[in-house]
Amino acid sequence: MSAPAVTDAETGPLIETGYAKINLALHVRHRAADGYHAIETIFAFAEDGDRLILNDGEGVSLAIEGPFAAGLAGESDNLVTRAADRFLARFGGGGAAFTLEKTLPVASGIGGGSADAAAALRLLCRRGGVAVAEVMDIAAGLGADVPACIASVAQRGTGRGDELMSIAGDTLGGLALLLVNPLKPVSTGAVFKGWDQVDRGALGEGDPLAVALAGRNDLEPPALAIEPEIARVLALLGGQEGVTLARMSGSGATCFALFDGTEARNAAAEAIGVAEPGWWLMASRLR
Ligand SMILES: C[C@@](CO)(OP(=O)(O)O)[C@H](O)COP(=O)(O)OP(=O)(O)OC[C@H]1O[C@@H](n2ccc(N)nc2=O)[C@H](O)[C@@H]1O
Ligand SMILES: Nc1ncnc2c1ncn2[C@@H]1O[C@H](COP(=O)(O)OP(=O)(O)O)[C@@H](O)[C@H]1O
Repeated sequence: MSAPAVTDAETGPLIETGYAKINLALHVRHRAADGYHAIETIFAFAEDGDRLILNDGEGVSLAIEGPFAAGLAGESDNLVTRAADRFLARFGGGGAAFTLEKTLPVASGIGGGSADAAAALRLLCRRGGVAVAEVMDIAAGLGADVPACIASVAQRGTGRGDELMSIAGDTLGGLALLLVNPLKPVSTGAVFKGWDQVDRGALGEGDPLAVALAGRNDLEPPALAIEPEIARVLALLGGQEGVTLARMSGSGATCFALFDGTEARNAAAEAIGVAEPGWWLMASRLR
């Protein structure tokens, strides 16, 4: 009998993608005494994002490369190293030398830092033979979005966004997606603070795309008050042919559109790229 097939996951280089997170809908229900907000959201993920590589090393180190590396250069603290410190303190396993290729804009509502932290935990779990279920509490301690980023598949989030439910019969996978950011960083805490504390109602139930279409992003008005250029992004995206849904993601400023096919998506990317050459665009598909 031949040996069992060895999978890529067992032999491949220790590389993971920090998949861009998209909130297809985000309802804010109330502000808790601790200042955090109870939300209801449909998380979805792009097929693309940051790239994180893990090598063995002394202690924990991080080299940052890529188009948005400069945005993080001055910071002594990074979610990748914070995730690694907590993982290694609990499970041991020697040093970790990470290289992060930062392709997602920073502080942009698509969870780049959260996705990187989750990618770091997945890498360390793979290297150490630890089940990802064992690091979900570490993930939640790093940020409200990090638990959803561990699996990086469509999920419903409640509580701070860290109480997760899988979506049965997910119809989102493969949908053509365009992300657009005017390259204006927006602080998540400031946007939540600007919410008017009016509960506009729960997310619906059922097919996630239908629920998203019937839903809202309650953080759009406070984000627009902080960064008015988001209105132009939404108008340009929403005016493209073949758009089924155009909305802001998370606390902004990145907005997304879903399209009825890749041709319409590519045409929109081309048109927006010409109209606004200074904006960041990412054409992808939902995972
Ligand atoms: C808004 C969302 C939607 O997915 O995404 P982003 O815009 O960050 O991508 C998330 O709720 C953000 O999650 P994350 O970015 O991990 O938040 P954290 O680091 O935990 O919190 C940053 C700050 O946001 C506020 N915050 C966050 C989550 C929440 N449910 N209520 C809040 O009020 C708090 O002021 C907190 O200090
Ligand atoms: N690996 C990382 N990538 C991006 N931001 C990080 C990272 N590590 C720490 N941060 C910090 O987290 C903040 C929020 O970043 P990010 O996760 O990109 O925001 P958002 O969730 O709104 O997209 C940044 O302003 C930065 O200071």
